[in-house]
Amino acid sequence: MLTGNASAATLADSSTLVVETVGSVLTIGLNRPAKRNALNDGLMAALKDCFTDIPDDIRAVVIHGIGDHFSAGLDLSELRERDATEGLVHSQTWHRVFDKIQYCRVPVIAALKGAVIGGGLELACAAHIRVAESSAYYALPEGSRGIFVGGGGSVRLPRLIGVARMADMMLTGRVYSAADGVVHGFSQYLIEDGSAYDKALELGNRVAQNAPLTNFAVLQALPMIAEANPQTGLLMESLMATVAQSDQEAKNRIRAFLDHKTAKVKPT
Ligand SMILES: COc1cc(/C=C/C(=O)SCCNC(=O)CCNC(=O)[C@H](O)C(C)(C)COP(=O)(O)OP(=O)(O)OC[C@H]2O[C@@H](n3cnc4c(N)ncnc43)[C@H](O)[C@@H]2OP(=O)(O)O)ccc1O
Repeated sequence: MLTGNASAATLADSSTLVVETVGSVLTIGLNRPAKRNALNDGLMAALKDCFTDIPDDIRAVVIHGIGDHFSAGLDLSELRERDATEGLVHSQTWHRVFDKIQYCRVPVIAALKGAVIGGGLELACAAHIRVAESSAYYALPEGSRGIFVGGGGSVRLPRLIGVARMADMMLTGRVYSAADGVVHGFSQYLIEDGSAYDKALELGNRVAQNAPLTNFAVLQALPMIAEANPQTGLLMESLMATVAQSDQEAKNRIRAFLDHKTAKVKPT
């Protein structure tokens, strides 16, 4: 990890986010619509603060864009002023912010619309569920800007869509539609324009009703199990399953089902 003058902490600019609590869901709106929610240092510092201090009563987080777009990615006006050392520090700063999102104790849902570009796409990759309205489109124009992804995109995006597809996006500047995003495994929901925020909030309320231990297992254990060798993964799965089913919450929920006091599983 680089340190030194280049790591001088950037002050969080709280005006760049609109943070609200809706029941047990925290909603975080990227709030630079005049700049298409380009991610500058002040916004990234504010985002880090948000994910450092998730209140105890919050059970899910929704990230969305204010205006017509999710995010146009890195604020290119700040890139001009960076030398190589500052660039490394900057990239690692982004990694820490997006790691906070990926390893958040509660599920994070990204509500996508309009431009989901470059660093905006990397931000969306750090979320656990992606909801896209038809207007959403995805691109990695780093190639044409003469740069490379710096927000963990080369680690997270290939795990969702594959190395070859990401390489094609970066080399050719190919733009994928919202529908392509679902087909290729990037987003899990495709919905009509204007409804990404509402759908994400609905999902936030839904996941908030799960046993916290199940959500913990899905967020923290599942990604590790999926990347582990099969023997290690199966052992981790058994351990996690044992811990979860021993919890009183699981016992109460299973009892409620057997006593016909809870909803059955039906197609939606
Ligand atoms: C290297 O280390 C890194 C890298 C990274 C991550 C890198 C990246 O994210 S690369 C991708 C950067 N983004 C782009 O190239 C997209 C540029 N924007 C656009 O193509 C368009 O603006 C649009 C998003 C398609 C929207 O078009 P439109 O609605 O027509 O709006 P405009 O008139 O074009 O823009 C309005 C206003 O916003 C400014 N703006 C838009 N995007 C950005 C941006 N990315 N940065 C700065 N400013 C932006 C635009 O200039 C206009 O401003 P005015 O003052 O002229 O009104 C991560 C970490 C690393 O370490």
